[in-house]
Amino acid sequence: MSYLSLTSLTKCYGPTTAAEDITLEIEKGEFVSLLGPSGCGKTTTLQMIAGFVEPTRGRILMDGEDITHRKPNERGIGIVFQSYALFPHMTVVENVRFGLEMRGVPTAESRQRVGEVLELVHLNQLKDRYPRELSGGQRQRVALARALVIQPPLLLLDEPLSNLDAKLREDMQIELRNIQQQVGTTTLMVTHDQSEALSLSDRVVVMNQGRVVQVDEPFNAYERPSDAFVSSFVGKTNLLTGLIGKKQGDQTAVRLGDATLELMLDGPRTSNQVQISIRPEKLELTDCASGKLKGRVKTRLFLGNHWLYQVDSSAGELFITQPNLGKRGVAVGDDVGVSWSPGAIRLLEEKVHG
Ligand SMILES: Nc1ncnc2c1ncn2[C@@H]1O[C@H](COP(=O)(O)OP(=O)(O)OP(=O)(O)O)[C@@H](O)[C@H]1O
Repeated sequence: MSYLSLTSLTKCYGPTTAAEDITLEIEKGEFVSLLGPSGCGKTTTLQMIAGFVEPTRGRILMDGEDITHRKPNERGIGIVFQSYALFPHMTVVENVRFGLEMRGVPTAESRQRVGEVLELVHLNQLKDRYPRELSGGQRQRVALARALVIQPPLLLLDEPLSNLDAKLREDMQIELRNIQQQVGTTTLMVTHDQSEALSLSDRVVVMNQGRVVQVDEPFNAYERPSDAFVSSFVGKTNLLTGLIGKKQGDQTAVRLGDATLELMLDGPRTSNQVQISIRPEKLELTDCASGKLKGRVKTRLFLGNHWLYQVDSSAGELFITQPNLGKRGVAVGDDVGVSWSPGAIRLLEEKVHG
């Protein structure tokens, strides 16, 4: 049996359905992220699990026990909020110790556990400082230590890294993943940052408009998105429209700008159009003669480790990334060809083979 089990969890605020029919199984020790745009119901779902929001319908089981209507403090869940919510008048060590004092943990044990967790988050040197004397990343680690010290069976993280600058955020992502793996706490994180969800999680739960649209390992969510929404929310993509032509054997000709693709379409189609997703890094710039599509470079941005091109092509506007191999490559206004390998094409909603 899974460790955390959500069944048809729903929250309505009057006419607004904030979260609808959320059904999800999380295994012990797993790191799962709820990923979706602002307002899609991530926080509401987390708050129902934490016990701060009463579900309209549905059930929450933790380790086989029904906790749907239990008070937050009776669930024993560790929570780290976006705002950290540290006590400003307490030092680092006092902030971390507080939860153990509330639970009546004996002094000697409390001292040992606080020492261990401060070491885990590399804060031993700063243990006598006040929150105002710490950087954002250090405060974030205090909040994490404070949640971990109670040895929660479940850790809920609500946008825990969103207040940090890009570099610190990346460092903290690596640290958070290491700590979670070391401690093995079952963790559910809310984020709207797709790269954060992909890099940290064992599985991502992609949400849109209150509903779960895909639950998958990060690699699958990126490589095999279930629909156009997931395709463009999890990573960047080019969404193009192909026109279905003649079928010959297993293959169907699909017209994409001035290119013709031979694709295997599953089942009958209701329209003569197919939606195609191609990731920018899976497109290749070539010379005009050898490309599958013809186009002209409209914009070129240098992003350090890669170039980002915007190309007007016969199939529409394309975003293309190319690794920076130390050469300047093509320039704005150049006529180019655009190519790809067959595996780069993803037909949305209906499956493609080959
Ligand atoms: N207390 C409330 N009363 C009425 N509507 C609410 C309440 N809380 C949330 N909502 C609505 O429910 C929907 C989902 O909100 P929620 O905070 O869960 O989204 P979210 O995905 O966490 O968004 P964000 O990333 O912006 O925090 C939104 O449309 C929001 O306006």
